[in-house]
Amino acid sequence: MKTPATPPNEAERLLSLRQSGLLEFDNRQPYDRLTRLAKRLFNVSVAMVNLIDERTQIAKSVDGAVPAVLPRSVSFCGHTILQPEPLVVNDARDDSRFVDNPLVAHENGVRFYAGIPLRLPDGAVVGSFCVVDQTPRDFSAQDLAALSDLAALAEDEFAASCAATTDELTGLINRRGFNQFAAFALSGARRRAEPLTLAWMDLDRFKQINDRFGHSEGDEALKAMANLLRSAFRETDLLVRYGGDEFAVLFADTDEQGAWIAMQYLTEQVAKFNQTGSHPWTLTFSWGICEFDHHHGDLEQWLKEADRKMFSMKQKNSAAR
Ligand SMILES: Nc1nc2c(ncn2[C@@H]2O[C@H](COP(=O)(O)OP(=O)(O)OP(=O)(O)O)[C@@H](O)[C@H]2O)c(=O)[nH]1
Repeated sequence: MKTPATPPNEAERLLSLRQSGLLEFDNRQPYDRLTRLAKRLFNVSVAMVNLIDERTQIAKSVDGAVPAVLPRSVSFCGHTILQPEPLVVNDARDDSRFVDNPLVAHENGVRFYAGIPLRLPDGAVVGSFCVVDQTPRDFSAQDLAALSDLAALAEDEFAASCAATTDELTGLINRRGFNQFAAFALSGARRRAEPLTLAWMDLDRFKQINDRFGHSEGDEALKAMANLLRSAFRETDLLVRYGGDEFAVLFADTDEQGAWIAMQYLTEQVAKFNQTGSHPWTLTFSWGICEFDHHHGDLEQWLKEADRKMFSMKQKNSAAR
């Protein structure tokens, strides 16, 4: 078996993929439409939109019975991202790269594969749109053109996702929006000589909510947290879902003491929610706050310091359990 080579621009490719937010943002719906369509159109057993991370192939959408995550070393899409043109394998048993691949080398293994490399707007090839079947087959030029059309629609979704500054699930500002706004807020606060304080929050044991009650209950928990932030803070405070179960608040014209009081209020509101809520789960979170140092601070250091304080609370909380 030939494991996929590493593209020469791998470091930049991975950076683009991580910055795109595609690995985190859980907006599967538009991709699900495309894979559903591809599966029917080509009458194949599997259609996927995949992202290729450092070591894994991660399905953004999959229609068919295959794992959502695979090692990159055995993935076909790992090969597709190495070339500008589509990769078509009519019968994997006749292809020396794949004949002894564990996905192929069994009775019901992969026989047919066609994949189109998918690019971000900056040109980085981050994944592929592919169709797979357990029987060998021909794939005509028309088929390839139709698959390329679907891949182009997936790329349009990538581009829309890359430009978005709002988190689709919660409606809060997302990481990109925060990064854009924070620099602007800092220069304004510095000019007006106002304090600006950042609170960093991370839900505790959130994975257990997903594991015990399912992903959609996990989504409900994230939305509930976003609503609690909305009701606890002022309209001038910037509310952010930074990614996964991480949230942040940028308190305008507020020093560390003011932010601490605001966070105590949030903690009380979350405790009330847990007592009165009709959900099978409860929300708990760790947090850290840090006031920006207008004289010596920089944005990156500021985020790190708030994150460090949050982490220290998390360690204390988990030691206390
Ligand atoms: N339901 C849902 N889950 C998500 C979403 N984004 C990320 N996750 C999941 O959030 C989980 C975060 O897990 P961890 O970072 O281990 O967090 P945790 O379980 O809170 O662990 P601690 O922070 O150490 O207490 C992962 O299982 C992700 O799959 C989302 O949009 N919806």
